[in-house]
Amino acid sequence: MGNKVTFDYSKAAKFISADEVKSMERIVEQSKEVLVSKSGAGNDFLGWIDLPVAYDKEEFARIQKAAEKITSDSEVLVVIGIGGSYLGARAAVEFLRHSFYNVVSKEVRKTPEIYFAGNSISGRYLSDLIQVIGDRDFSVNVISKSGTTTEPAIAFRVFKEMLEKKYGKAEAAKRIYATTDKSRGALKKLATEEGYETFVVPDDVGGRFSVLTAVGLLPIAVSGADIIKLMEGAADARKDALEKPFAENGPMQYAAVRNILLRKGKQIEVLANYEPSLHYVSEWWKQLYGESEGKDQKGIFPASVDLTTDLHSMGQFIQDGSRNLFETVLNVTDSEAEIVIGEEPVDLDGLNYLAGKNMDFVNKSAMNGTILAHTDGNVPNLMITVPGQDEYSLGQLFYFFEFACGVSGYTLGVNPFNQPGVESYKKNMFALLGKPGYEAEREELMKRL
Ligand SMILES: O=P(O)(O)OC[C@H]1O[C@](O)(CO)[C@@H](O)[C@@H]1O
Repeated sequence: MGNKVTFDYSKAAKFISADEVKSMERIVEQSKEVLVSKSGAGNDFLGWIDLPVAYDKEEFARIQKAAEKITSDSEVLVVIGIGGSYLGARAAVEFLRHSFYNVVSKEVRKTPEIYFAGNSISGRYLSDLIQVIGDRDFSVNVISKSGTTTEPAIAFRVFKEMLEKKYGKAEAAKRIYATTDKSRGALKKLATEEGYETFVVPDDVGGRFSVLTAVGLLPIAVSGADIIKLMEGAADARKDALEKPFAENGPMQYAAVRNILLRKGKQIEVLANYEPSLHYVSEWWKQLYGESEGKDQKGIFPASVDLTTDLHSMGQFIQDGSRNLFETVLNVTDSEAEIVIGEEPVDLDGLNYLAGKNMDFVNKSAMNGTILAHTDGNVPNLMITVPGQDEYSLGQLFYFFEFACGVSGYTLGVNPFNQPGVESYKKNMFALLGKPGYEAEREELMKRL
């Protein structure tokens, strides 16, 4: 135990019988078998299962070197990507590093500022970012498995032009790092022509499962986080997920319990955290589960709240609204930074009863009180305990969720490794933008607008 990520569904006991768990255990064991024997739908996208132990060591060393170079020659790194080519890195940097990473002094941070771009089509956002960079030295890590995704492609055009104007074409090429398919796609072609250093998104790893490839690792390494420890955490979680029996297997139990709850009409899972630094872990998790399970008119809708913040906005609904949800709490046990509440001579705010207590005690009391209140309000509560705010814990958590997602998706009866639904908006957008080849669709859509 100690430094391991664990799962506990004891607080949901009144919603789930032991018989149900027993019966679902068999089903998830079958799903696990389908997953690890690579005999199910989407089985050409299972490279993530062995990544923590079978990653490309030569590339890993190149990632570390590139991170050192970026740190030595750039004040800013712009990371361009969307979805799985963005969320894992942002989740890790925000969880592992300073809460005010980009604005804390360079002496504290020691590494370049990191900004994420290409995750929207907002011109305002890009022009504000250009202003923030100013005339400072910067580098770009452009990440796109397909190499053709519109949002990052537009942002890359902008920053490539900016780099080339500032440094000239040859020097700019040394500041562009492209993470993409090993041989195909527009970005790979451009990188080869222009001589950018490239990193690979393996063929058999889908975007939302790619955080432990160069996709996540390069920006995470630039932030100064220890990517070796991150991989160690993932490797240990992999061993446990593959080898531990159901009674000791967190991701298997999580996959089982969420499928039991879904079958009882709990169609929404709310991932709740009590640390603002987990916000983007939840965003990463939402893509992982949303794209993997939301298909064939099925699935659990993954939602998230940051607590206690959202108890003052969404708390009413969770406590008392439609009873179609369950909650999974991410509980970080070990909080490093301690702020002790002081005593006031006059107790105007009535807080003197907390004098001498640290904020983590207050936060954990809020968490425990909320779990019981929500349970009383008929929201089944599950808990994933994260032992520390460190790389080893996060590596485990990433793998825990990925493994559970594969098992859960097969249990639901879908292909967890495709995402056919995301093409529909793209088709319409291309038609409305007048992309060649979409003329007929454009005419139809224009009539409907
Ligand atoms: O890395 P790419 O190919 O740019 O894709 C980014 C994201 O876009 C999607 O393909 C959806 O359009 C996601 O699955 C993926 O994570």
